[in-house]
Amino acid sequence: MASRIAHKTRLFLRSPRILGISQWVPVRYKSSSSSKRWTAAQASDPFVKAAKADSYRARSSYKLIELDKKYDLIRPKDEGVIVDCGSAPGGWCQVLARLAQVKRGNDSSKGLAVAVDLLPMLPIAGVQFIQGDFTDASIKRRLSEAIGDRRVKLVLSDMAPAFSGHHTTDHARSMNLCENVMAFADEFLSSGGSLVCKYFMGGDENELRAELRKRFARVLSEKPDSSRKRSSERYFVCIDKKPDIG
Ligand SMILES: C[S@@+](CC[C@H](N)C(=O)[O-])C[C@H]1O[C@@H](n2cnc3c(N)ncnc32)[C@H](O)[C@@H]1O
Repeated sequence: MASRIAHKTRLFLRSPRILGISQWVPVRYKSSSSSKRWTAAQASDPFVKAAKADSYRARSSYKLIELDKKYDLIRPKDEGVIVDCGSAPGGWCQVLARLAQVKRGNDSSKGLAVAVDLLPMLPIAGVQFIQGDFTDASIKRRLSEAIGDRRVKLVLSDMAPAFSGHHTTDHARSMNLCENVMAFADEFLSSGGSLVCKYFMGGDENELRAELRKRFARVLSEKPDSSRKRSSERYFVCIDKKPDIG
């Protein structure tokens, strides 16, 4: 049943409110495991096309749009500052800025987010960008300074390690990034806040999930429709940080 569905053309609906279009637009795409078909599918990837049409810097924008639709991560009221780890080229920051505008009003971009990446990122209104290694103590200090005395109600991590092609190594690197994000959330995320953290499956995520469950009222694993089917990436969506953590 599942494979029959996977080989059929599937339908994805884009939200007009968020994407700024006048009606629900059906986008057709094919998923297939064969590399030849994959190349063809990639060439006509609807999320790549949509990103171009919607002026997003990355197709990954749609992952955050999907997660926000399901979990209402960006709240209508001004909820302090958002931290975006692994932000380049800026697709998620663009979504944050657009969602803040839609949900909070026109002047809401000021002081919206602090973002960090190893790579440079072109400016986005309301986003303070720090270039460097998130796991580095000096970068954490700079993040702390940028946050100041504001409350952090949402930490996002779309960080992906430099892939070696060796599955066990890549999984371990991904887990290391996640542990750093969890430690950061322990220290900086306000109680009641949320964390979204990308990980690559490989076995150790069950231990990570157990650790996250000690810290958050709800921990869910998500694979957005816009995440490539053949990728082992998943997102832990952690809701409502418990008050006695950090
Ligand atoms: C999938 S991309 C993020 C895409 C981004 N969410 C967007 O929508 O534009 C993953 C990013 O994680 C960054 N990254 C990986 N390890 C990092 C680290 N230790 N510190 C900071 N950034 C890191 C990479 O440089 C890369 O830009």
